[in-house]
Amino acid sequence: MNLIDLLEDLAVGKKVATPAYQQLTTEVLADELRAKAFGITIAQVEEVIKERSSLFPIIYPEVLQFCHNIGFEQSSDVLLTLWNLWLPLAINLAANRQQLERPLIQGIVGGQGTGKSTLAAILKIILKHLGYHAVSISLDDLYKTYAERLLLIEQDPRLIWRGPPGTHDLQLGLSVLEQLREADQQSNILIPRFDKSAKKGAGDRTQPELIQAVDIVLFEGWFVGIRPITPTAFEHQTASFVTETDKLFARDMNARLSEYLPLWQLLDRLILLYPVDYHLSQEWRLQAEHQMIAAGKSGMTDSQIKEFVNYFWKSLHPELFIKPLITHPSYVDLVIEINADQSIGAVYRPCDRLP
Ligand SMILES: Nc1ncnc2c1ncn2[C@@H]1O[C@H](COP(=O)(O)OP(=O)(O)OP(=O)(O)O)[C@@H](O)[C@H]1O
Ligand SMILES: O=C(O)[C@H](O)CO
Repeated sequence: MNLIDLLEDLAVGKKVATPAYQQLTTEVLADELRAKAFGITIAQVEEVIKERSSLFPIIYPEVLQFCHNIGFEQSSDVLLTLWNLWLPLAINLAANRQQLERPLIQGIVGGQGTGKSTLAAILKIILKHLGYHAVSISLDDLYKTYAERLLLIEQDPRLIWRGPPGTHDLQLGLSVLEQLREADQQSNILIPRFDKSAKKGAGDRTQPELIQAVDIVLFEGWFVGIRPITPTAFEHQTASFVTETDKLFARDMNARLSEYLPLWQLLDRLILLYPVDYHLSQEWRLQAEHQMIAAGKSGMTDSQIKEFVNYFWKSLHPELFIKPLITHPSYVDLVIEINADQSIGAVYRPCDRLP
């Protein structure tokens, strides 16, 4: 039986016959790296399929509705991604949370437009069904205010756009993440929020959100968990840093990354969304800005977005800062590759990809 047809049956709560169960078992084990990443072994695969199948019809309608609302039209993609990634990942996060006596801080890192905030939103929905209250916070929520960034430009005219190290309020970030990490069911925590459409797309901090209880924190951002690299690495990078000015900027941004280390120390785990080609960020980020503008908000023009994404690459280049992480087990726990059409590619732990 075709997997999509099978998942459609599961989604509407139809009883699945034994051969179909066996097919699901075989399919789940066939992708060895993904099975390992979710801790699935031959010994307990039946239990895994049973759990996933019973949750599937409960969770699918709300996830599908969310996906349709944000313009993912293909229900078959939603079925497959929910089965193969979102649901097992959420179950995994819940298991990791259970091992702690405090909220879990799960980092999600990935270049611009790789789908970090969308993934966080979908995980939140699934985790709610599993009985966990997840809260998402973006590195973007920690941006300095518009007024503070204007002052910053006076000190360092190179920080003309929001984004790179130096444009965030680190004290605010530390205070919020520490509160979240220690939170109990009675806590009241104000989460800062950032509105990208404010100030004609330059963005500004907006009303904070009051949250009460939290089990899992999804902390996402384009350089969450990224550490400084050895400065000699810039010597060999000729294509992207054409001028000496660019090289100096890259070196300075690398140095400023060390200011973020106390924040990264609060992460319990880190997921990397890794596009098959980092240039795709350009198109995806453009698409996201168009969606924001179509929703009646203001945003950046196409040429501003192009410059903006380029600027991000110049500050922390993905080939230098992100690519090495796919085989770095001590920093990243899970890699999710993103195909050019934004579908999910390989899913693996860096430790399973080591030569
Ligand atoms: N699984 C997916 N399939 C198709 N499109 C997706 C998927 N995930 C995200 N998108 C689309 O890609 C664009 C970027 O997604 P999203 O805003 O979640 O990325 P991001 O990594 O949080 O971006 P940024 O770094 O700019 O904050 C959006 O237009 C979103 O609708
Ligand atoms: O809009 C932004 O600030 C960047 O895309 C990082 O999320």
